Amino acid sequence: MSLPILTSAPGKVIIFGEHSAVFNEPAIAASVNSLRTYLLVTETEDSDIVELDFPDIGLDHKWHAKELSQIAAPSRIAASEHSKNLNPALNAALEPLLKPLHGSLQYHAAYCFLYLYSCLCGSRRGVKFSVKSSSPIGAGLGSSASISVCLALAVGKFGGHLNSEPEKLSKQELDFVNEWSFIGEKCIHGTPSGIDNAVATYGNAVLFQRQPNAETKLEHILNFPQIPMILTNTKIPRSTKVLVGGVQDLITRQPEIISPILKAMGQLASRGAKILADLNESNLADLCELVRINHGLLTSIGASHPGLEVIKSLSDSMSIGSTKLTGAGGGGCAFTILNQDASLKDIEKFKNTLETQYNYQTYTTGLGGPGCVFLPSEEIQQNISVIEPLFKKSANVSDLNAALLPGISGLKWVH
Ligand SMILES: Nc1ncnc2c1ncn2[C@@H]1O[C@H](COP(=O)(O)OP(=O)(O)O)[C@@H](O)[C@H]1O
Ligand SMILES: C[C@@](O)(CCOP(=O)(O)O)CC(=O)O
Ligand SMILES: [Mg+2]
Repeated sequence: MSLPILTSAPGKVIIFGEHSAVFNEPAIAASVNSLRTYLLVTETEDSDIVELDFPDIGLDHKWHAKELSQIAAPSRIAASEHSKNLNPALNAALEPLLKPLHGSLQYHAAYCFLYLYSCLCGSRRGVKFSVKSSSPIGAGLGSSASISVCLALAVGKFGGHLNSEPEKLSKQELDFVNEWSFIGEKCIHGTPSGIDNAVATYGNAVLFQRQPNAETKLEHILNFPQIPMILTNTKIPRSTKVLVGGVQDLITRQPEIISPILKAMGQLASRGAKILADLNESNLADLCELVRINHGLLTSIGASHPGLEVIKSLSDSMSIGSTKLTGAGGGGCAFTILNQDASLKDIEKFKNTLETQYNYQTYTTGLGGPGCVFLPSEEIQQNISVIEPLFKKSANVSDLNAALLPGISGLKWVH
């Protein structure tokens, strides 16, 4: 496909089943349309380079054709043949290119990019990838999956793998994006379950279960109910890779204790799916009960943080609703499902306390909505003077969403 290319994918909230999803238990996640990542791919003046400009994490890096030519063609082919696992030969070939970024937050984003680019774009040069996100990064809202999905869709198109219908992404194309973004997630956090990239690819909400043979069972929930909730970001930084690794260590040390806890989390997701299929005034309290139990189990496996417990104890002491961390935990976000009788005054007081006393950020956001999308080249070219400045470091998040948000911005995104 010709340049420029613009792609976008949403963040997500895991309602039930984070961590246990990695161990083949069912889990439920819904996309969040207003928290999206956007990727713009443009031609560079220097036809010899590949450039990354990821200002959200302070990454601006160029690789020259000479360095990139060290990635041997055979490893490219092997990797694309085995798109379910990272290829050791390709990893070894990428290592020298990633060396300058070792030990930094930027390493995993660059690794994800280089891996997908090497597998799917062959030897194309003279191109710049710019990424901006309206979602907080490393906060449990799936920014790693949304950048992986944006990259898989863009390099899939640029590499000529996704050429069919211009007016719609086909089921096969979405499956391709899901498969390759899972590989991108592996580069960023080692052993993902695949739930985040699935919901960022297909949108809406999913009931997801990884199978022992690494296949996945995916049920799309098209009419996800609007759950009355407040999402709170503690802004406490953490890494999914570290937290998932911590749970793995705990299982190794205490298998008889931790395995049943993970199983119970899977049961919560299955029960939760039944309630969500017909959420109404009479079963909202049952959903809240499951939320409280899931948070307690996540705390027992070390996924909470004192900063998350602040949100839980405030919601408990104000009797306003039920709180659960979402995503990998250890900081990042929690959501609070509001009780039926929570008054507007109390809801405001709850948000205000978290924002002013703790410097947290609260969101009142709808769940569900489109998955990955792209903008046709002609549409980008017509709007390039508006689009390009949005990818600068100084551009602010509200301008990004106002100009680009699918369904709001007026741009003709292809779903
Ligand atoms: N907008 C972005 N720009 C650059 N890298 C990003 C962006 N969003 C996510 N990432 C990558 O994803 C990582 C965060 O992923 P993770 O720890 O899984 O947290 P989460 O997915 O909850 O946001 C970052 O360290 C970075 O490598
Ligand atoms: C902990 C986990 O269940 C969710 C991680 O989500 P996030 O990266 O914190 O947004 C891991 C996974 O399912 O891949
Ligand atoms: Mg992540």
